Amino acid sequence: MSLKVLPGTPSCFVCGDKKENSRSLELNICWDEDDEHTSISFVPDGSWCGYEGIVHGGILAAILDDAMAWAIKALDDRTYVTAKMNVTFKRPVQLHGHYSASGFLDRKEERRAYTSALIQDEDGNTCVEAKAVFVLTKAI
Ligand SMILES: CCCCCCCCCC(=O)SCCNC(=O)CCNC(=O)[C@H](O)C(C)(C)COP(=O)(O)OP(=O)(O)OC[C@H]1O[C@@H](n2cnc3c(N)ncnc32)[C@H](O)[C@@H]1OP(=O)(O)O
Repeated sequence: MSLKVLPGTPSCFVCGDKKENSRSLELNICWDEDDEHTSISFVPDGSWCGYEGIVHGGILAAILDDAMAWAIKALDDRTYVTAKMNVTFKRPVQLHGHYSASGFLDRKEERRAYTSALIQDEDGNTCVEAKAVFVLTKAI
């Protein structure tokens, strides 16, 4: 497995830099060059929770959104935005656990990029799954 750390976007809530965005989670986005998917490792702290001890679903959706956006970006440098996203929460993601998110570009049709992503715990159990459609912007 050959993992490359992608540069991140300084202003991003997920992959940014606290100097540019004080609320950024500052997660590293890695790219698996052999299997062509993103990989984001994280250990949630208390500021990520909704119910006590359980990570907020909106935070998990943001991580999955980034995992998929970067899976597109690694293969196509143009700008795609999330147009539709479906998230299934299968198991709670726990405070202080060790998790990994993976994002995949499944296919492209015209301006649309179809993607998928998941979050797994350290035993390989799938906690969250997502599917999304990104659309190539006309110009931003
Ligand atoms: C990677 C580096 C940075 C990473 C950090 C950021 C990652 C985070 C990513 C995001 O969260 S982006 C922010 C959230 N998303 C947005 O703000 C998007 C808001 N929506 C829009 O800007 C427009 O609605 C959109 C660009 C998606 C579509 O408007 P357009 O007028 O450009 O497209 P149009 O309506 O002409 O449709 C273009 C194609 O997209 C398809 N499409 C549009 N909306 C869709 C939709 N909701 N679901 C499925 N397909 C859709 C549409 O059918 C069509 O398909 P075809 O080209 O095959 O004809």
